[in-house]
Amino acid sequence: MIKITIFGVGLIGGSLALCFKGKPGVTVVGHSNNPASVEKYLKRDVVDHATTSMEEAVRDADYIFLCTPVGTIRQYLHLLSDMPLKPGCIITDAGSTKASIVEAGSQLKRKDVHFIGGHPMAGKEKSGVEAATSLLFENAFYVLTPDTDTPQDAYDRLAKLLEWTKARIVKLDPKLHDGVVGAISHLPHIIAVALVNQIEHYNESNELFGDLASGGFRDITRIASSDPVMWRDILLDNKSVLLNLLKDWNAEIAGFIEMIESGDGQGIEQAFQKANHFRSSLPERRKGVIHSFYDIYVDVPDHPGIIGQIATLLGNCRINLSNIQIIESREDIPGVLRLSFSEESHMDKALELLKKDYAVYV
Ligand SMILES: NC(=O)c1ccc[n+]([C@@H]2O[C@H](COP(=O)([O-])OP(=O)(O)OC[C@H]3O[C@@H](n4cnc5c(N)ncnc54)[C@H](O)[C@@H]3O)[C@@H](O)[C@H]2O)c1
Ligand SMILES: O=C(O)C(=O)C[C@]1(C(=O)O)C=C[C@@H](O)C=C1
Repeated sequence: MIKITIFGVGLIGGSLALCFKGKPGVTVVGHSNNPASVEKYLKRDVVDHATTSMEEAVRDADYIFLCTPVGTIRQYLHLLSDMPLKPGCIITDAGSTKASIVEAGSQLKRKDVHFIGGHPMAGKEKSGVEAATSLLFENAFYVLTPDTDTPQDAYDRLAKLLEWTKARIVKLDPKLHDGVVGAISHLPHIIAVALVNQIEHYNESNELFGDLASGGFRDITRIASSDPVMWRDILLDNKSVLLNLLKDWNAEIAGFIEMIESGDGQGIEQAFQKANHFRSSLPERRKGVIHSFYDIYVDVPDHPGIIGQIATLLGNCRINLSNIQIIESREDIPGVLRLSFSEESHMDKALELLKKDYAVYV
């Protein structure tokens, strides 16, 4: 029997648990200090066993996943140093930063267990086990950061186990990871939160700001609803990288101030063209439930059952829809829907079909 123990059975820990649970010869154990959480994991059928006892959770474990907030992962590594672990046990984590965690992992006092840092590049703004899904990591990158001491056999065993997530494994240096992920994940979260707070401030004196906020604002600020504790830990941990990135960000914004002040229309156009070009060149690689390859947008009238009608219409024509999302609504009435398809041909068929009755755009 392969025993996989998970600390922090939330969005990421719970999704990993769901990827492993029920696989041949596997038993998944969840740990929480809180008895009510232990009950919840069992009730939701995310793990095979759950316990509040750390000793029981790690006893004979073949793999230990640390999926708590970044600050806590280092504390767990410290605690695990002094616990009886099965020789050959692989400890890994899911933290969004890697350098300081890998450093803490390298200081594990024991040589018969191996720490390999990990970071699945998939998530959502919702947290907790309630948001967990076995499809979260499908086609996403999953970074592993073995160090020079990591035996090849331990790395291979972990990479093999992670095949059940259907993610694509990439090996990275922890510092390089923090630099790149700081730019493409941590910085955008700061920008989204700062923007929402700026608008919230204006909204205090005039609620029109919130009322009129539509597609553009919602698209760029989805991630501002992410978990505060998780992000506190990430930003403080990736301090030096983020301070440099924020300086560059200030320079970008200063560029816009200058162009607007001086009426430099050509400069503004060029900035949008450059951004459009780079963004369009990004590979559309993520699939699964969260990300689809092909999206279309539909303006919908405000009458009851409209979402069901559209889904039925597509279903009757054997068009496979992977997701429907209300991206803009007026007082709870859908305004714009985003329909996601995993195949281009299905998106094209849906476009043809829907444009007869609705305003549809890509
Ligand atoms: N949310 C994402 O998009 C995402 C993506 C990739 C990696 N990560 C990383 O994965 C980890 C978990 O994130 P998540 O989104 O699953 O968060 P989550 O809030 O959904 O889950 C965190 C879990 O850790 C537990 N926990 C919180 N504080 C704890 C403490 N002090 N001691 C013990 N347990 C504690 C919570 O009860 C919960 O079960 C974080 O390190 C995060 O940086 C998150
Ligand atoms: O899709 C989201 O909501 C996410 O924020 C996921 C996201 C990201 O920034 O892409 C967030 C943090 C993680 O460490 C990895 C992925």
